[in-house]
Amino acid sequence: MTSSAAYNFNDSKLLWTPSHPGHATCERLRREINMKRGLKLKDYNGLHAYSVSTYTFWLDLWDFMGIIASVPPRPDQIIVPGAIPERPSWFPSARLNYAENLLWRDDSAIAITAAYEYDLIPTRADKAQFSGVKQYTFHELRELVRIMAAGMKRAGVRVGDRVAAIITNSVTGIVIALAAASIGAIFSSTATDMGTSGILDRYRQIRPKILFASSEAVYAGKTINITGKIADIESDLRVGGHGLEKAVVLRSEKTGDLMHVPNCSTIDAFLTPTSAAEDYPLTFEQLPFDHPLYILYSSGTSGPPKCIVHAAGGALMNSKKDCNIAFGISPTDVYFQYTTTAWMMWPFMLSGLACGARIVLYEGSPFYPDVREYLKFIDWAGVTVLGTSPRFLSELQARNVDPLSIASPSVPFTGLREITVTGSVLTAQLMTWTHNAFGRNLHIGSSSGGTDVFCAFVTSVQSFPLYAGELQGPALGMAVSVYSPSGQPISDSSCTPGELVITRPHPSVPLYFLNDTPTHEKFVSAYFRSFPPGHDGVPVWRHGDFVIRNPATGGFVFLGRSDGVLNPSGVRFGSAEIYKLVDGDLAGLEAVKDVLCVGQRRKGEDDERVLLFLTMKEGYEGKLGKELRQRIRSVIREGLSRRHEPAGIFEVDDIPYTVNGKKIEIAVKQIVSGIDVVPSGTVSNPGSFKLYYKYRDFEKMMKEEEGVDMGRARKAKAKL
Ligand SMILES: CC(=O)CC(=O)O
Repeated sequence: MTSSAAYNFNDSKLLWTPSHPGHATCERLRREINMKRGLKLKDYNGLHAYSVSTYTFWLDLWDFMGIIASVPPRPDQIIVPGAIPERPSWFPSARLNYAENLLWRDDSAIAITAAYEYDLIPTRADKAQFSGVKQYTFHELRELVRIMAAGMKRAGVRVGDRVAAIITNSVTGIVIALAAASIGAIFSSTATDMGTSGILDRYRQIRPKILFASSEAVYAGKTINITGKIADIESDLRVGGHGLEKAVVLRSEKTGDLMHVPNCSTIDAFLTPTSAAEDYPLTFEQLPFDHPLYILYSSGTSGPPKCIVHAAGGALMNSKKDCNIAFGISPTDVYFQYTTTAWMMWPFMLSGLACGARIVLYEGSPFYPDVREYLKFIDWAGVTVLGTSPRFLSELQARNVDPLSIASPSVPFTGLREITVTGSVLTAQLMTWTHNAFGRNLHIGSSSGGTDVFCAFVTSVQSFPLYAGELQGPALGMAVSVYSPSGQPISDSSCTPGELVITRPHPSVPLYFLNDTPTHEKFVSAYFRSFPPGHDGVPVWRHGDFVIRNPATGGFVFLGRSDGVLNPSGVRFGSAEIYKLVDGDLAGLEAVKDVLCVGQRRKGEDDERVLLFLTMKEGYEGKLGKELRQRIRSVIREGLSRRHEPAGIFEVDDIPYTVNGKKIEIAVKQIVSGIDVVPSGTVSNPGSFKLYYKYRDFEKMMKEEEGVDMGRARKAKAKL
């Protein structure tokens, strides 16, 4: 029998209360809908209920956000059956262009502030700090996009062609993406530090017509020339018959030098028209709402990634909704999302431009030259909305960094009003630390959704109080529910965790996967096969997150990925419940740097055991002794129960992460359970996988590392 441990919400501490809840953007939307539709929606909960009860909500949202379209949507054609039954078509009569919706401003305000890590190195005393950081006005951005789109048109790029980039998080990346979108081409990007095979795993599948490539990778003090890698990739994609017609190499961002790679154009040659007649004006191809826009990749840690195709209208509406309504971004904001071009948060954050805000780009490590410079840069740039990850925040905490003491001495982080966190679970402890560390009036929004949907399912609610460790509520238009393993909705009042599901379509469900079967088998089975359709026949989307909703606050707590749910002796719980307790400085566990918790299920054994892997802080390596193990076990026993205690606690040199900073549990679970896993290009430290194979022999490792003879322990137990 399987039961879920009742979750303890006692630590749901009130962290923040809105000083003017009525000023929140979601409240303005609520009032507008009330007026327009003659409704009496009382608060965000009422607005959310409305948003998932009628598709008319999406029309209301369209008007509220001012979506620019040459043909507006027809109210009687919001959603109609699509080619894939699970993926209806949206707004079939509307015609619009994604890039036009991001480039609506044409003035001299700053649109983009773009920095590389080396721009943060303090320079000569007589030079103003950050003088290397570049700024572009909205007007300049439009002109750059025009010039790039003209080059693409001369190169024969047409509606539906694929444009790919291997690129740093630079203004050029944005210019390429928006130029492609202005023509109606489909854009896809990867980061410059991804290996050749990882890039080819992606671009062989999408068959780009044209490839743009940076010539350098920049990280942690190193600027690495990658022109050799670009030559190999170009040759594979072109000569190897994967459809490439042209490759263009960008100037060195660091030196401004023109870079040359055999068989590739230089960016200057590409952008120079041969005659005035070939210097085209900026135009925006008017396309259906469901026209494909971006190809993103599943972060599968083994095997080739799936190519997820997102529609222009859905990507625009849902990411703009998150930026504008959940984060409250408006033209007076400065939005900085730390990301690489390989993560979904890169195209997502471009919606800051759709909101009329300035966006900030940063390429490199936040810890180089020094995280203090990075924080000063955030302050200097006037960032009002900062997007970051739990990994970055916990690193700040581990290094005892005090952000308030290092920004401009008088009033640090003057404008910063919101920190949005995504990528993995933000524990109550880390949320509280962040709240204290950056100043108490900040709203800290934790969001979850991802690559598959180009938006958040659960996110910030600016008009509601914030409780430590909780994601405040379901995003508008997202019919979020929690299901039991048998597909029954779990009531909030039962305090029982389950699967996060979405029970209604929304516009940024992907269009399809590339290279799927004719019946879209991979697409349908990735999301829609786990549970039968709801009572209204609507397919149910399973996202793979294990969550619980707090009946008292309405907030959600994410407990881990549901594939990684731990199930010893029939108790189901998420790894985040363990991470929360074994988190660094809590409970005197200051020696612990990082933790990975996975289940081990071996052939012939009917139960699962919980294994805990730790990395240790500098100075504590090799010091995971009996005493610390006992302390960890007792912290877990007291915080959760005896049944949550790990069977084995082991010290490892490295814990695997994806390039986007997500801890990799499933692959390690498979490895320790006897399945070989070949790391994909998505793993940032692929060598770490091999550290876990030896734990398949649990008994041996217990003897060697914990000093426990399991055979003898079992026999002794049997005699009792
Ligand atoms: C919005 C997100 O959920 C981003 C991510 O974690 O990939």
